[in-house]
Amino acid sequence: MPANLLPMIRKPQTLVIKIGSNVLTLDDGSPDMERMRNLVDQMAFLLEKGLRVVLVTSGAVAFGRKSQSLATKTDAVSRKQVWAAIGQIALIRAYQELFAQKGHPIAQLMVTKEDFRDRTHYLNMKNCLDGLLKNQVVPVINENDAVAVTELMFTDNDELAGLVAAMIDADSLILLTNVDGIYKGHPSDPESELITHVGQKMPDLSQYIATQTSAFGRGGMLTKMSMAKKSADLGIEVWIANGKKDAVLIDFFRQELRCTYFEPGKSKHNHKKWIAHSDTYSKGEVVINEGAKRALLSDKITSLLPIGIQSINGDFLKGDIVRILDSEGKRIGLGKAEYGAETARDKIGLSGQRPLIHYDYLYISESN
Ligand SMILES: Nc1ncnc2c1ncn2[C@@H]1O[C@H](COP(=O)(O)OP(=O)(O)O)[C@@H](O)[C@H]1O
Ligand SMILES: N[C@@H](CCC(=O)OP(=O)(O)O)C(=O)O
Repeated sequence: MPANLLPMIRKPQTLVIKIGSNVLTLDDGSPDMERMRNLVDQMAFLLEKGLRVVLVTSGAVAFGRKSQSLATKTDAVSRKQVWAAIGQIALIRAYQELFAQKGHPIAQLMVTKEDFRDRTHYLNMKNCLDGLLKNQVVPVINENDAVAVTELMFTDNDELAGLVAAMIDADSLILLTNVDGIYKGHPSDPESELITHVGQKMPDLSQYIATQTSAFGRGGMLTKMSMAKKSADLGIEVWIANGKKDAVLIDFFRQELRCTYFEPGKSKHNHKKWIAHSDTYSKGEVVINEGAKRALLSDKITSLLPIGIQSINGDFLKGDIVRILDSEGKRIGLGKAEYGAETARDKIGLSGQRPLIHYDYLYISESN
């Protein structure tokens, strides 16, 4: 395939679009209302074409910073909280007004990592999103920066967008930033080549990526890339594209967009999508023996039985996510425990026992 041509879109029906702060701001950091209007008009175009759109948007801190100067003594954490709390109102009001002008209602969801932690929260959030989409309301999601501090924080909104895309089983995830995609080299270097297609057997691209973020970005291109790869592995098509281009979403729809496209892998079960994103919430560790490792890594459908368990580290309860390690301590996967650590310890090495992790709740990935 020629480098600048994208593969056919498999009729995406549900789209998660993430807009980075710097897309919505001018060089001096002030809100770029023209850009915002342009993006809303393009999203309205997609909605009118029958696509279901979920918007994950940054910008609260940038909008707040412009409207309120703070006492010099305000520490960095409070600054972010205060600006985000102020700026979110302006951000959502602007979206509401612009979408209303196009005849589309919106709803606001503000979340923290904690909301992805347990299955009940997760399903409640999913239920709300499904309800909004069924009623042709556009969900507009941002991290709840006022309460999301330190361990409650997502790496950035790219991570949040990936989690949302997996949650609602989206067909496509579009990460809009201020460059056309991932370049082999720094994007400001005219010699740098844009990577247009990332296949499933992707070479390591991190060597090309400079660690700095754009003026108002948080995570940088490296986290964007790893989130894109993870989402593609879960069967979601991902596009990293330039939100500052006037027709970016229209070109996407017409399959004429020049950007970085991540080819999706085979789609996996929804439970597995949740588990795949749960590493940071895992509670304990299950160390398995060589026989169990061979079985789990084979193509056969296998649950993890107590006979394959060597030891249990830490504590967990029924329903918690546990890490699965081989005997050398290498992580080979994650799974949802069918019973707690105490019961599991009693069953170590025994045959004829209920699986500790059922296949449907098992996600095998040797990475990390
Ligand atoms: N190899 C690369 N290709 C593309 N962008 C890169 C690369 N290395 C570093 N970057 C930087 O990553 C930035 C985008 O990441 P980030 O600042 O997190 O954006 P956003 O706020 O949109 O999430 C770009 O503005 C660019 O300067
Ligand atoms: N939640 C924050 C944005 C955090 C963030 O990830 O920003 P970005 O890297 O620009 O997507 C805000 O609304 O300002």
